[in-house]
Amino acid sequence: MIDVEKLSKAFGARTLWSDVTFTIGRGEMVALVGPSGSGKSTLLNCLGLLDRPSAGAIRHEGQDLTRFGPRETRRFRRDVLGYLFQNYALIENATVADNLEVAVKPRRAARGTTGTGIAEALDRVGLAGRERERIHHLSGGEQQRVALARLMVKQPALVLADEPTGALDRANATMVVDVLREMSEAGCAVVIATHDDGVRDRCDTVFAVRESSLVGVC
Ligand SMILES: Nc1ncnc2c1ncn2[C@@H]1O[C@H](COP(=O)(O)OP(=O)(O)OP(=O)(O)O)[C@@H](O)[C@H]1O
Repeated sequence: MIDVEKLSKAFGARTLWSDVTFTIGRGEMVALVGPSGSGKSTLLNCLGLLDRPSAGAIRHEGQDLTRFGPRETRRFRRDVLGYLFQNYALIENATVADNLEVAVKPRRAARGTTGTGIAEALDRVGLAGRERERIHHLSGGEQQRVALARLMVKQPALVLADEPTGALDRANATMVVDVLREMSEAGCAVVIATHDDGVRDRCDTVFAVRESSLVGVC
């Protein structure tokens, strides 16, 4: 699904990680672990075309994502990627339903994938019947769950999640990981940056960002 080859990232004179090589398969759930500041979010940002690596390649279906121009980047984000990031990336002034509708279009564009219906996705994340509420009236944890429902509707091939359980109580954290697990079992590749051992233990593969490199833990 994704082949990362000799990827390096430096900010000025500081190298975060270098010569990082790994593969993420379809249906695989991967945890990225490591100390605060080691560069987990930066690696996710590179995979999600939100930041550029300093060297190396990220290949998807034979194409090197690091060479994408603006149009290919937009298309890849629309058709392949799903983000579950700390700022949720929801449209603040729109309703819950509007935010989920936005995800239905790309799903239709990416033929062959079947996402969950809006009502069903909201029910799954404990927000049944909240379609007409505006995002800015929801709590942080509720917004996080709308972002998760949006992923279920979109059913992207690759999900990138940055500390997806950080702002949640244990019951909701378990629900989030259950949903990500279900998505991976449906064929989606899921990459999660996390400090949460409960999340790490539910992943198929664990990579640790350690002393400027990425080490397979199990
Ligand atoms: N645009 C930038 N310019 C300079 N330094 C940056 C930039 N973005 C991130 N960094 C630095 O890179 C380092 C790694 O940041 P990153 O957020 O990737 O770490 P992390 O492992 O995800 O940390 P945490 O677990 O605390 O979220 C940090 O020291 C950060 O300050």
